[in-house]
Amino acid sequence: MTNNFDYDVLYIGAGHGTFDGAMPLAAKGYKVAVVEADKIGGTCPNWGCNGKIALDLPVQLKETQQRLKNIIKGDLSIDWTQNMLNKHKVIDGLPGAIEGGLKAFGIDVLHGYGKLVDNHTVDVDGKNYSADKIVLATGLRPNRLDVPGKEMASDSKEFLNLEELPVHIAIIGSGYIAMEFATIANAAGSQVTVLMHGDRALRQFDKEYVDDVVNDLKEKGVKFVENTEVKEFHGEKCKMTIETNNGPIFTDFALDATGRIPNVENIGLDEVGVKYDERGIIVDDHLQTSVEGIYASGDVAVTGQPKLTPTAIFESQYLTSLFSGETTDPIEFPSIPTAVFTSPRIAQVGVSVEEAKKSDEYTVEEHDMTADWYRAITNEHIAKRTLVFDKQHHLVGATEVSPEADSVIDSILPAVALQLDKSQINKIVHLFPTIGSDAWQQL
Ligand SMILES: Cc1cc2nc3c(=O)[nH]c(=O)nc-3n(C[C@H](O)[C@H](O)[C@H](O)COP(=O)(O)OP(=O)(O)OC[C@H]3O[C@@H](n4cnc5c(N)ncnc54)[C@H](O)[C@@H]3O)c2cc1C
Ligand SMILES: NC(=O)c1ccc[n+]([C@@H]2O[C@H](COP(=O)([O-])OP(=O)(O)OC[C@H]3O[C@@H](n4cnc5c(N)ncnc54)[C@H](O)[C@@H]3O)[C@@H](O)[C@H]2O)c1
Repeated sequence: MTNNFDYDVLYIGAGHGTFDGAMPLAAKGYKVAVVEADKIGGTCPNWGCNGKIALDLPVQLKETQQRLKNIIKGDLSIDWTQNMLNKHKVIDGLPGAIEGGLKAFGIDVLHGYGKLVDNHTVDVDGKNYSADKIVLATGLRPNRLDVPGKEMASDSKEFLNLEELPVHIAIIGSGYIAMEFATIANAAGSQVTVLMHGDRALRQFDKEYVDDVVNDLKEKGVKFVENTEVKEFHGEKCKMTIETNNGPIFTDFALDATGRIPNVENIGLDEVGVKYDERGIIVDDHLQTSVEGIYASGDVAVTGQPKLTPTAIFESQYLTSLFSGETTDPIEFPSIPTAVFTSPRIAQVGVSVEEAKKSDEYTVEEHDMTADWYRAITNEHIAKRTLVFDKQHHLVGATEVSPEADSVIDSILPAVALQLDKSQINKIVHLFPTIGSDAWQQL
């Protein structure tokens, strides 16, 4: 701890790239401040993961009912207004709760816009604060297509706050947000058209698994238009035409889901000499930027890791260990798991199926899970798992497509993360009957 500065550590941004590390750091006695220009908690609780998964639960229930409709009779429908109200009930209190948590640890929460002045000073709306170390955790924002009428398109934040469900929704892009929101809107009763830039959705995932999800959405009525270039939006925001190379698309709501870009502008990077590029802020293997004492964490940091909440949490907690002297080691990332919360879901960790099949370093086991008795209960017709082992038969990768893929991959994570051998795996006994116990038995 130092007495020369207002704070030992000052964070710009109050998302997971900050708060999961700032609280334990303050608990160790460090003087900490967090600057936030918008809602405390950042994207994930306010405009991302939490709201999305709240809206998705009724979708999953409807899906399960459809598979068991001879047992659970009747036609279920999703009341969009009530679903949205429930989402608000779940997430609206989160910024206050997180701010309360930060303050309970003695952290100063500075509401305002942070900008670097020098390597120890941050300007917050005209007032300077000094700190021994500064962490830039400013996150990403939605990319917006640069075509005429682009202001008529909406972003993921607007979709997650839609008070009424549009009759028709056009979604531009076929990545995480496009596929998850297509699933939610389709289940709630909207006609959905996905305008794909190329001919492949969810490029980060194995094609065979993605095809299962795309074909399932097609069967449910979602239209996919491949190789589409958007040229212009015209008309009105709630009744527009999207001009494309594949002809006009008439829609009530256009969602621009063409990726997210880093918040690197107007935060003093050039003035102070912090290097960045179109991916974000460049950091070394200790998450330090090109300027000593200034670090970056979460989505805005270029680490080669997927830009996800678990990555942001891991990075902010690593910085806590580094700043408190618990470690001087470079950051060593575990395998970061990821899931696309479609219906069925795709979840993956470690070495992908495509990568494994190209190399003789690995053995690949493919399992058809539809035959499993536990899946028969809910009549799952899409359920496949691939396990990738190294030469010593350690599990190094796993991918599943099924309604419960997220839970399955989560339950076998310790085997990948800790490189457990068979004797160690056998020491862990799961609850029975659960989806995790069956997955563990296969290792
Ligand atoms: C729709 C959607 C769904 C998602 N779903 C998932 C999911 O299911 N699972 C998952 O793992 N990940 C998901 N993500 C990604 C996840 O939300 C991010 O990886 C995570 O929020 C990154 O945290 P962060 O702290 O790095 O950035 P953010 O949470 O974006 O926080 C950055 C904060 O910095 C603030 N800020 C920026 N500039 C300044 C400034 N100059 N001064 C003060 N404050 C500033 C911003 O207002 C923001 O609050 C989703 C993202 C979206 C958009
Ligand atoms: N379940 C999750 O963990 C989850 C969910 C949502 C978002 N996220 C995070 O947020 C990030 C952003 O999500 P996203 O879906 O916006 O990005 P993405 O990178 O997953 O997908 C972007 C899509 O836009 C398309 N695209 C790019 N340029 C285009 C153009 N000019 N015209 C048409 N299409 C174009 C791409 O082909 C791709 O399909 C993700 O990469 C992920 O890090 C995670």
